[in-house]
Amino acid sequence: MSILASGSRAAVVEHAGAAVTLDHVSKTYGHGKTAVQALDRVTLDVTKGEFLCLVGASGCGKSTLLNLISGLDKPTDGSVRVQGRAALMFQESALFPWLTVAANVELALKLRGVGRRERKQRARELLAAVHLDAFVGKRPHELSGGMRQRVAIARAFAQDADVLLMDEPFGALDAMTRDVLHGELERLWRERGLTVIFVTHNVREAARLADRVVVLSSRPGKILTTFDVNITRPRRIESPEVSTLASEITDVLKGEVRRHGR
Ligand SMILES: Nc1ncnc2c1ncn2[C@@H]1O[C@H](COP(=O)(O)OP(=O)(O)OP(=O)(O)O)[C@@H](O)[C@H]1O
Repeated sequence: MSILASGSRAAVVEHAGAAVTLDHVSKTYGHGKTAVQALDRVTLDVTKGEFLCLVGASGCGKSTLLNLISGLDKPTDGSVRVQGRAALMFQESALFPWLTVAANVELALKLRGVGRRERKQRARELLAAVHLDAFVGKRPHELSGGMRQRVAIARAFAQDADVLLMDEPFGALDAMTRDVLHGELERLWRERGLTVIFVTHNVREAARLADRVVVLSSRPGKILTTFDVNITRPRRIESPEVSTLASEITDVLKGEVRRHGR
């Protein structure tokens, strides 16, 4: 299945092996004098199975881009093509507080039409994959922030996603928990052959996780530069290679912030 969201520009260029194809994608919010151009002609192919990180200064259009890829919003111009199903995951886990951990995951399965017995079993398998087998009967407020994000990951997988869109999913977590979740996400990504598009402000996190880092410029958001990351996995966030790449990305971002006088 492919999802297509398009603006007034009709042409769609589809590339073999691309999980996501963005073709001259522009997005403007509002009209007239108060219009904000969030994205300007962004063209990008994300390969199936790729782990891509998007970084950029605040307000450069990262969340807008994820919303367009998820189909939550439509581009003003250009086209967005997604091969398969995309699931979006936010900084806050956005779980239903009155449902148990298992029921939160089962709900995603129910929405896909999975039968009662199968969804109970499947939810338990997914929660076991994120090491929450012992917490299936708890409610979200009984869990730590890191555990809630694990439930959110399991729920995203319950949507049978081919493309996982993550909007600063670990931004609110402490460094230690984030480090553990980096390892878990990396494992799940590899095991399931997922495509991940991961937005972060944290350049070290991007260098730790990505096959490719895309840096967006601000006002309007455009692709400024990309870094292919050839650091051998598994990686450590504090390794010299990750640190060196993080510094290079920071230099590009600082140049961009200076250009905007912020
Ligand atoms: N619904 C909206 N209506 C009007 N303007 C919007 C809307 N959503 C985003 N914008 C504007 O579009 C631009 C891009 O916003 P977006 O949230 O995509 O950036 P971002 O890079 O994700 O920011 P941050 O890193 O701070 O989360 C910003 O100038 C923002 O104010």
